[in-house]
Amino acid sequence: MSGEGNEPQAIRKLQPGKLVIASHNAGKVREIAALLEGRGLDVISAGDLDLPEPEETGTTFVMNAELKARAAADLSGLPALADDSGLCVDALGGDPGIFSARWGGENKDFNHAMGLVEDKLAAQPDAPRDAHFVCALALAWPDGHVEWFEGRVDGTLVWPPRGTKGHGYDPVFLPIGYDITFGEMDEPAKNEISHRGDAFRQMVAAVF
Ligand SMILES: O=P(O)(O)OP(=O)(O)OP(=O)(O)OC[C@H]1O[C@@H](n2cnc3c(O)ncnc32)[C@H](O)[C@@H]1O
Ligand SMILES: [Mg+2]
Repeated sequence: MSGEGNEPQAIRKLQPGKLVIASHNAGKVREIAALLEGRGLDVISAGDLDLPEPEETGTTFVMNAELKARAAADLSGLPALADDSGLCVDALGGDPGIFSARWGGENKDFNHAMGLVEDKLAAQPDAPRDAHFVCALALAWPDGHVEWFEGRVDGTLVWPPRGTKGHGYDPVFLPIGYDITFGEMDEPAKNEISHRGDAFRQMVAAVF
C-alpha cells in the first residue's frame, strides 16, 4: 500500500479553515492566536468547544502535545494544534520540565511554582541558574495524521520575579542577551525569541 511501510511520510499542508487550539491555558492560547494571525485560519479554543482537559500521561513534551492534539481532533472532527511546554532548570536535572503546570498545584498558582524552584535552587547556592523553555507543538488531523515541531529558548533564572506581562514562569526567566524578563517583555517581542515562536516558525515553514 502506498504511503505505508518505510517510506518517508510527506508533511501535510494545513488548509485554510477551522483550527482548534487544544489548550486550556489562556496565556498560551493568546500567544498562539497571535502567532497564527493572517493565515486564513478560523481559530477556536478547546475552551470555546467545552473540550475536556486530557490527562497528560506522556513522558516527553512531544508525547503530551500529541495526546492533547489527537484528543481534540477526535472530539471536534477538526484539525487541532496542541502545545506542551515547560521550564527546564539545569541544576534541578531538567525539572520541572513536563511537570511545569503541575508544580502550580490545583490552583495553577505560579507564584507558588516559582517559589518551589527558588527553594530547590537555594540548596545549591553555587550552581548556575541556567534554564531553558521547551515548546512541543503537535498538529493532528481527525484521520490520525500528526506533525510535530519542537522549539527552545535559553536563559537564566532571577529572583525576585519581575513583570506582569507574561504568564506562568515568565517573571523569573531572563533570556540570553536581554536584561528584561519574559514577564517584562511585550508579547510580540517575546514571540520573536521564545520557545513557542521557535516551534511556530518551524511549523509555518513546513505546513503553510
Ligand atoms: O495543557 P494546556 O491545556 O495547554 O495548558 P497547561 O498550562 O497545562 O500547559 P502545559 O501542560 O504545556 O504546561 C506548561 C506549563 O509550563 C509553563 N510555561 C509554558 N510556556 C511558558 C511560557 O511561554 N512562559 C511561562 N511559562 C510557560 C506554564 O506554567 C505552563 O502551565
Ligand atoms: Mg497541561
